[in-house]
Amino acid sequence: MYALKNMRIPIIDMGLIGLSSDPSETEWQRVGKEICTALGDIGFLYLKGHGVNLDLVEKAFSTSAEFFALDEDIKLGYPRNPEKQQGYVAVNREKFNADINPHEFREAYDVKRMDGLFPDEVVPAMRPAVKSLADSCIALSNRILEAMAVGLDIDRKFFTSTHKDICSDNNASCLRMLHYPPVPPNVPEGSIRCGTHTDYGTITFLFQDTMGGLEVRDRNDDWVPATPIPDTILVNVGDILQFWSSDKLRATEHRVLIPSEELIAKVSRRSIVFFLHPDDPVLIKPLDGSDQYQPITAKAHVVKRFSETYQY
Ligand SMILES: O=C(O)CCC(=O)C(=O)O
Ligand SMILES: [Fe+2]
Repeated sequence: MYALKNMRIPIIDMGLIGLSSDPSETEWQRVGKEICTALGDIGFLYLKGHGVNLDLVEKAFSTSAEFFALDEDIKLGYPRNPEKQQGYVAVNREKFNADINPHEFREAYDVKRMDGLFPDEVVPAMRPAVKSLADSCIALSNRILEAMAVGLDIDRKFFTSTHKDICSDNNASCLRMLHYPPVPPNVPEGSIRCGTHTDYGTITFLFQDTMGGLEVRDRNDDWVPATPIPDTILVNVGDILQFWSSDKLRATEHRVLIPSEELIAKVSRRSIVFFLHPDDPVLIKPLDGSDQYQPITAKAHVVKRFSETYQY
């Protein structure tokens, strides 16, 4: 037997779907099918021609760097409120595999509502920068949701009509700024930057800096590096879309390792993640009518997953 080759994460160009207000049906079909093929295969893809202005991404990254550079006690003045899903999460508060990963070296700032808690007193530029980026992510979400419905051959408004209240109290979508600090000397055994997990929602957009370290588990159980590619957004499937599609689209496991080279490990890594979720009351059940998954509301699913990972 010879080893199966690692699967690759494909690059998909959104073409007119990313840019034009009125793409042709042929273009919707092409993009919809390409997206669904990739998301049904390795569950991840790099999106090109996505229409998100990279200046907005840069600005959000620079305000996140400003915030995470503050003293810990200042950051702790903006704690994440679990009900509101907004605020600062210190290193080691959220663990994906607490039993096997005693330490996960990352801190985060979650934003669900643009008029919610922000560190305005210390980083006033953060709220406007995050709002502009989130607006763009919402516009892109609507395009991708429609393209996926076309690709799956279902009612083309099904997904957009179940994601109407993104970034409100009625929907768990969230923009998360992440900082993986330089790894301290004498790192305890089993430490990791971010443990193996699947995302909880519909789809996720990931903007990463140039450090690398993210890995994705392919169908052969090999870990494939999701190396940053300039000007692209990494997109992946969350649990809810896997339920909805009866596993046609796959919520692939991923993790972020501490680099083995000491020099790189001593440098910060940053990413910004936009988690797209359906509106809270939406009942998620397999769209093909099968009984592969028990129906559950979007809200109940998220509450369950959060309770497994937060160390409150
Ligand atoms: O920082 C990254 O590259 C990935 C983070 C991630 O997978 C997550 O927060 O769900
Ligand atoms: Fe993730």
